[in-house]
Amino acid sequence: GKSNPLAAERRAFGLAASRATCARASRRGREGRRRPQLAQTRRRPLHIGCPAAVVALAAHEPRPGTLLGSGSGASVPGPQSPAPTLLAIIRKALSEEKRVSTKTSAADLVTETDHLVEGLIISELQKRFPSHRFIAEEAAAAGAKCVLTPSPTWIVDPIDGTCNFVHRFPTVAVSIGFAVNQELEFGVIYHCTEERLYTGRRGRGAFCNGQRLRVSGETDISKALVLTEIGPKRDPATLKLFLSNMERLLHAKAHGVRVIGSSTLALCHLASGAADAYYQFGLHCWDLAAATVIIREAGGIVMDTSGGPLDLMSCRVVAAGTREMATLIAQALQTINYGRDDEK
Ligand SMILES: O=P(O)(O)OC[C@@]1(O)O[C@H](CO)[C@@H](O)[C@@H]1O
Ligand SMILES: [Mg+2]
Repeated sequence: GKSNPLAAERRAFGLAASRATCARASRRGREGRRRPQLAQTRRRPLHIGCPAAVVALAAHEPRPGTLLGSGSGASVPGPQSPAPTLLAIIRKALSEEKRVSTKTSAADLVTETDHLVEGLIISELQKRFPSHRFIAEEAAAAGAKCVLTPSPTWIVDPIDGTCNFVHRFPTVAVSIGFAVNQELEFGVIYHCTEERLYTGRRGRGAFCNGQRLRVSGETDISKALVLTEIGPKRDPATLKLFLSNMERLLHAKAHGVRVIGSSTLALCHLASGAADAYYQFGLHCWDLAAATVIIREAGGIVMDTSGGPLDLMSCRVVAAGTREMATLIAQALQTINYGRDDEK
């Protein structure tokens, strides 16, 4: 039959089928033809529970592009009015003055909105999945341990790109990953200003607003667009290593090295083939969890900077569209030690 990308995405996330899909499915059933994939998906018990894309971003409007709710301003919540959506909260705050605090360094910023959004996401998820665990950026900053156990665990970055958010630079995302048995099962990343919803579910593909994502097939650094982030440490020794890593890639004649201020959105660009590689020292499990599933499902590679398998807690990563590219980038890099998320 004809492939419908939106329907494929809905299947991947176990979302309710559209009316048209249901009607087609029941027609096929009645006519004794091939059972639609959707029906098989429904019968199989989902040990991971309800699909992330629906609940994850706080159960507002589960439609790509409006998952966090639509509209530009948050309504003032009153007894009759619905709670403002996360998107409305973020977009409203984006245009306002913010009270900014710092965390591990003067460049590691947090605002009230980071805390508010994280709290809303966790409370929505907790209502539905009381036994699940959470690893979340602002809880970790407040001292919560980041330990990934075999239990179902949501890994949340309420605002990725807080520095952008503070400056009104429109590259800001919400990122939510989900792991069971220490294996990443799915991830959603929402580009708040462009209303792009990136989703990935293990074994079922990666999508952006219904369009299937595919990484680039580039294997040659001298033809690559490479993305990275600076990391929060700014002491002279760290900066020297950071700049020298960038210099090494430029010496290898990479077309360009970009820093956009949001590792999750940079990784989504990689997943969509708009960049060929990504590397970073100093990112965290909440930057990587959702994006890793999305990249892998788009056909890409996510690995440790040593060239070995990814360690979600190691605060370092190389990702690329091809293994050749990832290996070349890993070989070019000098390590910057940021410690581990699970040892802080
Ligand atoms: O604090 P935030 O906004 O969630 O993270 C912002 C960010 O640029 O800083 C991290 C460390 O460099 C990056 O991985 C991440 O994308
Ligand atoms: Mg954040």
